[in-house]
Amino acid sequence: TTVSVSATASHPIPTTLWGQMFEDISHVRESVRIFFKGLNPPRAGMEDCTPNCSKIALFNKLPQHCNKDTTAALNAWLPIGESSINVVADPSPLSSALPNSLVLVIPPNVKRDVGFANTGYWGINFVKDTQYTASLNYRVPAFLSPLNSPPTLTISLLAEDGSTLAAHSTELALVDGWTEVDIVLTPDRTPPSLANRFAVTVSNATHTSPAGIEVHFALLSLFPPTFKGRKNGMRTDIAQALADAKPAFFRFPGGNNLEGQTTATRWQWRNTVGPLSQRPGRVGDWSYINTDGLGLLEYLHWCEDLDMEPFMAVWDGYSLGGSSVTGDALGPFIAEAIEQINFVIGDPNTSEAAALRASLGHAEPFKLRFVEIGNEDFVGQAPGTVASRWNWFATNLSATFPQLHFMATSRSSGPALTPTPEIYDAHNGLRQTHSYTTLCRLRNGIKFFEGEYASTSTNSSNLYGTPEQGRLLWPTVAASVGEAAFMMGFERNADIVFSSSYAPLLGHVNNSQWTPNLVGFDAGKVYKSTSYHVQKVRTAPSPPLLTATPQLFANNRGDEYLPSTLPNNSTSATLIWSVTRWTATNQLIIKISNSAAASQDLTFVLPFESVSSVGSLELLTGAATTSNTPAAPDLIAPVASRIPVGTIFNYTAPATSFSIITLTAQ
Ligand SMILES: [NH3+][C@H]1C[C@H](O)[C@@H](O)[C@@H]1CO
Repeated sequence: TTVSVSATASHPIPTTLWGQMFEDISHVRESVRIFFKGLNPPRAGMEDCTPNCSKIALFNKLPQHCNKDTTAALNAWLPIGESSINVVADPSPLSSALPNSLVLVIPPNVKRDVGFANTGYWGINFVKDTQYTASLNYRVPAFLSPLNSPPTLTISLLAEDGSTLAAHSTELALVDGWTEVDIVLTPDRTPPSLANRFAVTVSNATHTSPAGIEVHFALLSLFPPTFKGRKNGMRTDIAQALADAKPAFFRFPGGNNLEGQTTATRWQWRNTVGPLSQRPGRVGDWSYINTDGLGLLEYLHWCEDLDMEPFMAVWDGYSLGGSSVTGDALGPFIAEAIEQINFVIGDPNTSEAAALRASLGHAEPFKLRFVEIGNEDFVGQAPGTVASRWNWFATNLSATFPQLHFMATSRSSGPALTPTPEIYDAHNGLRQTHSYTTLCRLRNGIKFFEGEYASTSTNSSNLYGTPEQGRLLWPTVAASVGEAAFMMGFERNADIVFSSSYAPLLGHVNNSQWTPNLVGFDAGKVYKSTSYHVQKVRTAPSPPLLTATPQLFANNRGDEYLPSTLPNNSTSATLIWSVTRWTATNQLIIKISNSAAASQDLTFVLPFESVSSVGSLELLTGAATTSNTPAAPDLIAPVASRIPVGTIFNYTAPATSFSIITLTAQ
């Protein structure tokens, strides 16, 4: 195959082309931080917890919406010693947002320590000399008989064998009302496994009260060091892995998890900001409950810390259960969206929501240009009401914020929307073979955010089935090579495709509601998939040096597209390429995706006076069905090398491979 490259660029490659989308799916929002929270009221009519709820009880928080006295409410919480623990609606709760608490009952004449422990999100990773920040609130109801001497409260980190890694003791304040304890615990050694525990025990609480003595606990949390030391921040290893991919934007809070199953359970920004004790949490859309401990301000801090532009979504009247709010009834929700946007960019002197932002430490507005209206307004009953809902939201929000760009989430092919959207968020499920086709988009003035795509299945007629039907549990080399081809379609169409992100970004490998995911993790490690390696982007316009840790796509974005011989564009295409250029350094970046089971030869013809004789090659290849998994996390990684190049040069693309060749040409 001969590829002739033009020296004249057809269009720029937007800086926003490669980014990340995030939503609370597969327990990512909580277990990316170690955090659990007090209990929340068993809301009337709230069905008992699903089995996943027991997973929620893991460390993150006792089920906020699980009915008390159910076993699910206590899963992952274990009594220690001769004690009993229960979840109760507290008569004197920590806050109206967290009216439940965990009650420890200390029986009379107890001889040994009593208490409880939590086993975290399928384990807890403790490392010697690392500082863990523990916090909890307790109260000893005043009606209790006076104890002969104040008991001792001990908070400790325990290894699997029960031995103590770190502990802190304090006198139990026998006052009516809540006492907060905030301490730092530093393990004196690294335990052999992840099966560790966070424990709270009470000692020398001997008494003779036949009914036992109660101690109530709420809003318990334990944080490892966080990325950039942010309070209530992100786990450093996960955040670093995401940062290394140099995303230009960050879409949040969803995805389906924005929508709620009903209007009442939609994501509501105001419930996700302020003190953790004021965040009631909600029934999320991925079969478990969200604490919203990671809320709107934490998202915006995350954007600042990783230098990403927020792509923020507002709820737009449709819920996944199929209900729509339309017409005048949308008024309160449009007001809610306006306040949400004002929380991000408003003037504290004129907007209460902006003043709230300032009171939380960020007087200056955040950077925001793009706001998405809803999510996937093409599923279920949404198409039936999207025209009305879009009209209400787009008309009111663009009148209030004329400087913002609003994205529609229905199909650009219909229903017709007014005002005409300038941007559509297109979602693409790809089958492993199908994703080799290049992306084509109509040019009718619309810009596209390719907001969710991934090769999800080997089965061309069933993209979202079970693993038995072809669904991928982990990205495979073939899937990632296919995605690379699809992404080159974004580059070729980058005059109208201005941003794109793989979905889902993260998934907890012990309990995920969706596969494959770009990055997997468990309590101790981060697992970078083959698709993650394809996604990584170097945005710096510096010449892509031969890096020790080779980077692929986004680190080789280039800032303009050079047309070249068009690849075959059928679904059977197996060889796809693209050429971009860094104008500042006259560096060409040639990307090649070969999905065939055999290598394929290419000849590149470059119309330049002088071309470097040696180029750098970053190559991702391997057996088509191999994946990086927890069992073999680094099986596949890009390999950097140097190859001969010139004004005309040959390159053999290995079977099932994605290659990036960088050279200088002028
Ligand atoms: N089906 C996908 C579509 C939706 O927007 C996401 O929440 C889902 C997982 O990535």
